[in-house]
Amino acid sequence: MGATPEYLAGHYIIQGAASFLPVMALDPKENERILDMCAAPGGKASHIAALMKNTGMLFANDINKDRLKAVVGNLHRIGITNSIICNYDGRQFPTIIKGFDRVLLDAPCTGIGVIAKDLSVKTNKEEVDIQRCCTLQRELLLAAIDCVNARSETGGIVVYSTCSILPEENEWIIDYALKKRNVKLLPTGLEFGTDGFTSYRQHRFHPSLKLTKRYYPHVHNMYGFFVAKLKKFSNIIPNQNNVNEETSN
Ligand SMILES: C[S@@+](CC[C@H](N)C(=O)[O-])C[C@H]1O[C@@H](n2cnc3c(N)ncnc32)[C@H](O)[C@@H]1O
Repeated sequence: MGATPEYLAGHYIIQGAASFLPVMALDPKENERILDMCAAPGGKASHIAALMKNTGMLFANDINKDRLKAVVGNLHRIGITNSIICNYDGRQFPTIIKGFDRVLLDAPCTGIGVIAKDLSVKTNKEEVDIQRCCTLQRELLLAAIDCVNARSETGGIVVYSTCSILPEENEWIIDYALKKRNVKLLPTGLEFGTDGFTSYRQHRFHPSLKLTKRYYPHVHNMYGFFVAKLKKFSNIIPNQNNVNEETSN
């Protein structure tokens, strides 16, 4: 499938079914400015560019230069001309460029949802690896939100996704962002999936976490996945004494 003339001519790209979901939730529009903050190897970035019909501008970013080679290859192969590929730590992105209509954060995660593909995930993760992932996810999500323009005429949207089913990497991260930034959850627009958790063990999350979606291999016949769609409603960053923030985006 990855060596047919049609593949090499850029007529298609191969992706797991779950990988379509975050981009469907993102709902990219033509002529928008969109950031894919963790884009390598570029499956979702190419889907976004296709839905934008090669108009507007897509920034496909990743911290890993080696993995970015696959993004370059994929975007060239399928004839994407509206994209800029960049190599930053996503956490620094708001200091480089912001004001995006939409941001996709397909976050680095433990990969607990893809054990079927990679059995080593089951045995090579320690508690500290999970904690490290969660800290990075929290920081990346705040940066993703800071990159979006709340006053975008068409968007103001951040989609957060992981291929993990751990609440620590999903509902906890979103609940944290709801407290730290001026964002609210929107329905994902995805017609199937299980509702996100509003509580987990002794923890209680914001009731709107119900609007997020979970996917399970044994229920939905795809990799374990999580998708949340956030709408930013103000460019002011709470508890920052920056009175000009509202006008600076
Ligand atoms: C789940 S993968 C992304 C998959 C990609 N969205 C796709 O559909 O092909 C997560 C990516 O996050 C990148 N990453 C990890 N830490 C990062 C950071 N601080 N800033 C930007 N990218 C980061 C990793 O290099 C990895 O490529």
